[in-house]
Amino acid sequence: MALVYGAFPLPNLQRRHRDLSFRFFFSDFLVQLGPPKPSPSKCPCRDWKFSVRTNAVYTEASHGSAVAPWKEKGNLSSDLDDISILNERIRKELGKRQGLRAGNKAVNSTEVEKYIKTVKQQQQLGLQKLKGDNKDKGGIGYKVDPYTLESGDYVVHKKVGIGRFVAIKYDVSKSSSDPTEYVFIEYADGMAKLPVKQAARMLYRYNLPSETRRPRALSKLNDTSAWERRRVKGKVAVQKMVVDLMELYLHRLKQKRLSYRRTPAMAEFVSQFPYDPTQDQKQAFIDVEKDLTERETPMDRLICGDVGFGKTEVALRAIFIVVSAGKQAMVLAPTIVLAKQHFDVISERFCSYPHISIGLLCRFQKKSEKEEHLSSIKNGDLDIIVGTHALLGNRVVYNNLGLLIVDEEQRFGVKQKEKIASMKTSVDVLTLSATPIPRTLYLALTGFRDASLISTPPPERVPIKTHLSAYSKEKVLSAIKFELDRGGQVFYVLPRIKDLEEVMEFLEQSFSHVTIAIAHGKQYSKQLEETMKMFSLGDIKILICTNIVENGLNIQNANTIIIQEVQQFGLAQLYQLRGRVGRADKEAYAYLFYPDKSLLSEQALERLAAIEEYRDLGQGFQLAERDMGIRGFGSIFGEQQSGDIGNVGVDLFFEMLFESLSKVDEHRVISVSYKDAQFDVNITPRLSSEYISNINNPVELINEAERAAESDIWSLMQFTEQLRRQYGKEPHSMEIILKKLYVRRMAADLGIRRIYASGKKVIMTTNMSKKVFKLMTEAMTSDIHRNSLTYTGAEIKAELLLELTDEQLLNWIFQCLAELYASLPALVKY
Ligand SMILES: Nc1ncnc2c1ncn2[C@@H]1O[C@H](COP(=O)(O)OP(=O)(O)OP(=O)(O)O)[C@@H](O)[C@H]1O
Repeated sequence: MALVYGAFPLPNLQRRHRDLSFRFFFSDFLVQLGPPKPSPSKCPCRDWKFSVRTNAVYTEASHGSAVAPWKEKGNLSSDLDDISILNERIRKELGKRQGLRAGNKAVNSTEVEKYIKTVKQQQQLGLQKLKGDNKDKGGIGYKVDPYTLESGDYVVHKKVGIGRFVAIKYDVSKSSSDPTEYVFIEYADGMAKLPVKQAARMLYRYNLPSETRRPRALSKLNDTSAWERRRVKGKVAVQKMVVDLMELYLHRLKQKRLSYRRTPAMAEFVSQFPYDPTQDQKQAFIDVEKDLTERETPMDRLICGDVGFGKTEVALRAIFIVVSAGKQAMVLAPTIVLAKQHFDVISERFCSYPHISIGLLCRFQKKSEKEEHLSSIKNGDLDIIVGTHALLGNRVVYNNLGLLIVDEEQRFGVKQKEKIASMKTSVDVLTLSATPIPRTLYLALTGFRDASLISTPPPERVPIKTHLSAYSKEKVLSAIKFELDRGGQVFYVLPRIKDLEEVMEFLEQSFSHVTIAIAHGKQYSKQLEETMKMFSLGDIKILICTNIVENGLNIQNANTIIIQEVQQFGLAQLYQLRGRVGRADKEAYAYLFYPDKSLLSEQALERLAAIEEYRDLGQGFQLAERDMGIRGFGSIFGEQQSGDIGNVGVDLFFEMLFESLSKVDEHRVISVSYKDAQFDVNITPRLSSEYISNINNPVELINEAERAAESDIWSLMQFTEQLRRQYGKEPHSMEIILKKLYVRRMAADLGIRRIYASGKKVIMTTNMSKKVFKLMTEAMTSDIHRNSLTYTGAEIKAELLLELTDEQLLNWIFQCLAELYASLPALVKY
């Protein structure tokens, strides 16, 4: 059965106005070529249609409910139910933010004010620096220079949407006889031309230069509504991410622990570092030390630095501070090989502190060995524990864990990341990432997440000499010979395990007196560990391997890397792989071989050429600015938002992100308490005797519902679901009671103090700002509700066509608030 409501908005003036400006835009900037397509039929009654909902959410099967026996008049069929639809959405939105849910209630608004202020101040500094950096470019611009576009590139015009760049050509405009340069863009329903100057201001790239992602569809020149929806969706998604980040931060600020003491022993530990730290390293040391010794909230800092730029020492110093205070530190690495390497590095760095005990725990240890380690961890005999995700298992019980170091967090699985996130509230966490974050992004994010950037290499580093060419046996042999002759070692990397043996045979023929070994992830860990150990000791000279060596491996004497079938690797991967060499002051070489030029697309070749071009140290970051921006962004935001990026294209997405970051204080909702939210619609249904006789204690049940509503929306949702599980779908009267509670709860959360009707008007008194109202209404999916709402400063008014009955009114308000509520995750709340 479909639900039909009698709420009709007034003819849509706002919408028409938008259409006018759209035409103006076209006559001004864009000229449509070819025969104009008829615009989609715009029946004036299009927006007047009845609200017919078909998306059933609540079903017996999905919720395991009992069959409802109630047969009250007007009882809804259980598969079309407003409350279920809303509940489902709440579960989806809030379910993944468990920590926040619990913490949200207690957020103190003065604390939030203070935080937002600090964020703004820090961010201003960041943005100032950014402007300084971009003096020549005139600020942070994400728009594309039309002359750099190539035919077929997807571009995004903020107002029209996604099109395909065709060419830049001279053409004569209507107003002048002089030919002007135009950018020609193909859209789904025609070709548009845009003066080059305009294009430079209006066009964005859809993809990164090395990407070939295809948009779902090209936009239409004649109907921008689909694009408009995508853009708003993108904007809201970006807002949500920023707010999530902020809320996580706030949540963390509420956790407390005693700060660590500064001790003279630290100076001694520092003095044992054999190098002069770089400026960035120094800053990272200061940042971490401050987090641990001056703050009372657990540290959650990201150390972000290019491969081999010296992040490990930052972690080691943090470990020293924590362990000296009698707490345990855990170092989590993504692979056994890396865990072993960390274990070796730590053991060496702490060798003059014999009282500090270090242990390595990994899946493949002998049972007895493992048990011994587990009990040492539990009784506190081990101070530093290094390992892979095995350390996150339930069997590992810590005695007094104080610090968690996570190396390359993005390489862990979802479950492990969740576990890491849950630990962040109780222990200090330092995350190391070799995925560079573009400086622009980093600066704009200053204040939202604690991060230290190591963007300068240690001083003696020399650029890795990178050669890209078609595979040649002679080149391979001479490169290896050169390296071996100078006493060095070689990495030989291939994408597939099955090809390793063949290379082994070939190399054994030419270097019969040299120890060569194979390493890949499918080997027994003991064997792998042994091989890696021998390679790091210099006993193995050539290591033929898969990209198992991609991250973090630090073997200073290995200074030649050969990568075969280079086209099979991603640019970021190649970049990491190449970073395995050149980690000391010796000149290092990277040979990148593709099979045959004719087998590669032009784009693939170009992509590879980029890595050859950016071979100088520090230039890695330039490469990263664009190509790894998204990955770096992932390490800040937790996960890659590729769907949202796909909606609007990468550059517009980033622009939206910067905008949202710099305006975060404008998008906040000041909720009112549930008790202060008034809902003046006179509807008080009586529960049927049938229902009453079935439930144990009706008065208590209603009280419980009230308490749940007063608590928060999550509790209310859980209450309803439990009620339905127990007694089946409630009768109509109970549904009305529940809806009233939902309305009041949602109103309170949205900062609406009072809702009442006056004739055909619904009035909501609110302290919401205009910006917030705009964002909320833009994101609404129902035109009916959106178009009927206006904002007058202290009130949101809805103009209905008919005067509704109280029950219709309740339903209308419920749906309208539920729609407004959908944008709540995109707003800062307190
Ligand atoms: N300031 C410095 N001067 C010279 N060498 C340094 C300096 N800092 C660190 N190193 C050395 O550089 C090498 C690489 O450092 P480290 O392993 O810390 O890099 P990383 O940033 O962790 O790299 P990856 O991401 O690849 O793990 C190590 O051998 C380290 O001892």
